[in-house]
Amino acid sequence: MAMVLGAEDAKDWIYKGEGAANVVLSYRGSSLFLLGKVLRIQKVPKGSTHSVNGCAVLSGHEKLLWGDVEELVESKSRDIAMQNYIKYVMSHMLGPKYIDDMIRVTVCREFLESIKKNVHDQRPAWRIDAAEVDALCDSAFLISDHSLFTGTPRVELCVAVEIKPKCGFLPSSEFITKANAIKKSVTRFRMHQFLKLHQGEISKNNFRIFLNGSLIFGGLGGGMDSSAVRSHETNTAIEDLIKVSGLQLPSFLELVSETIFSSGVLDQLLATQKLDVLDIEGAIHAYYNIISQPCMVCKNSGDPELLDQYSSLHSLPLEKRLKIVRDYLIASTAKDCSLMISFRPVDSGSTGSGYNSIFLESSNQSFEYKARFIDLDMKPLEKMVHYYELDQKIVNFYMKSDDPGGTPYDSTTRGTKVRKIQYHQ
Ligand SMILES: O=P(O)(O)O[C@@H]1[C@@H](OP(=O)(O)O)[C@H](OP(=O)(O)O)[C@H](O)[C@H](OP(=O)(O)O)[C@H]1OP(=O)(O)O
Ligand SMILES: Nc1ncnc2c1ncn2[C@@H]1O[C@H](COP(=O)(O)OP(=O)(O)OP(=O)(O)O)[C@@H](O)[C@H]1O
Ligand SMILES: [Zn+2]
Repeated sequence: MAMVLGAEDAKDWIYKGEGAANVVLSYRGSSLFLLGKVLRIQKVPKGSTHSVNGCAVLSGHEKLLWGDVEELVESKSRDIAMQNYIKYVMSHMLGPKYIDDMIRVTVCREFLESIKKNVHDQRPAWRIDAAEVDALCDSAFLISDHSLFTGTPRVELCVAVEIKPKCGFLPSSEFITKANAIKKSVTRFRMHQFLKLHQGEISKNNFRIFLNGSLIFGGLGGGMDSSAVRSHETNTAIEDLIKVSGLQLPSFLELVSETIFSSGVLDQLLATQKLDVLDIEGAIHAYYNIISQPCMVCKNSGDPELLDQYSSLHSLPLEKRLKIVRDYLIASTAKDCSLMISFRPVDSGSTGSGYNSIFLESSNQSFEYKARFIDLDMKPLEKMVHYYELDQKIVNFYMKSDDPGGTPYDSTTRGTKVRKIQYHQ
């Protein structure tokens, strides 16, 4: 890890966006190596000493869980483990061509303190309230900026989209209780939106558009918040897109959906999400065995029929129980990652650049495209109880809600809000 970012480097990095766990910055300095890259810095929840994604190293139970992946359990710190998780687990599941390497760089405390100060005004208030740049971290990750095609802003036209597809299938596990049967016919995304709305979190827009690396549609911090491109500005942004690319909005959406279908990029994502075979209502039992604690779900269940069913999970051999939880966590990563696709126009018939291309009949234009997954972080094992409790909360709240279009399951309401872009099932 040769590169070190010090206080004097902070001015070259500007806020690009953030999620729950990381702040992302793009480079505006003069280093040719750094141009076209983003820096992903971990955050720490307000009032906590642990990063959003868990403590500094893998816990003993996590080492047991991931024991088959040597590179992962031997990682000296959690951020190295994150890197190895992407390389040795997620890349294998989703296909290496859709995942770029991350470069770990050393960051000085002064660098992080300056970044923290510099980005403050651009961050959405609700993100500031939740977590801040972790100035005690000693490393961060450099990643290719996927909102650009080749990494050289403003040299060529590039339109990019970011989509957070969320879960693309309906669960059918036998461990879903009768009381929660609604999960088999209404998507998790739809039900969760009801709860979020009730909790004062406005409906999230999981779709962003970038023009030459700059956000022109969608929220910076992960939702349509105060930092989002506001609706009256949206028209101007879309007009800009049309002006420079020659693409009308319907053609643009067609370009995105055609690319997704013809590339098959979401097929592997869906298959990875479907590793969650038992649903959290099954996987939670295996979790309690792994942490060698009495199962709280069984303890709170007075139903002999259910207890009998759950006992089949508790009596599985350790290897099988480990696999259930491992698969559940891998699927959770796949349900939470985002896909970025960048496009650049090319002359019809031009090939040889090594990129795939797509011809859009409606506008008679050809484009090269590049599709990459981002945010493939490992989910902490200790989050299993949270997953179980959140699941119950979402279903309970949804059952009390009045959803005019909730049932029967409607294929136009799945996962992502861009209705044209859907999984094959
Ligand atoms: O639980 P969900 O489905 O709401 O997903 C969380 C995301 O919410 P979303 O619904 O996509 O807006 C959430 O995203 P936002 O904060 O809403 O942008 C995080 O991605 C969170 O993961 P982590 O805590 O960073 O590891 C996500 O948590 P995980 O469930 O993936 O661990
Ligand atoms: N390689 C990249 N190229 C361009 N933009 C990126 C890249 N990585 C992240 N971003 C931008 O930064 C935002 C936040 O990044 P990321 O999703 O990795 O954060 P996170 O905190 O891990 O998210 P989550 O809330 O899902 O946990 C993304 O939504 C995207 O807009
Ligand atoms: Zn149990």
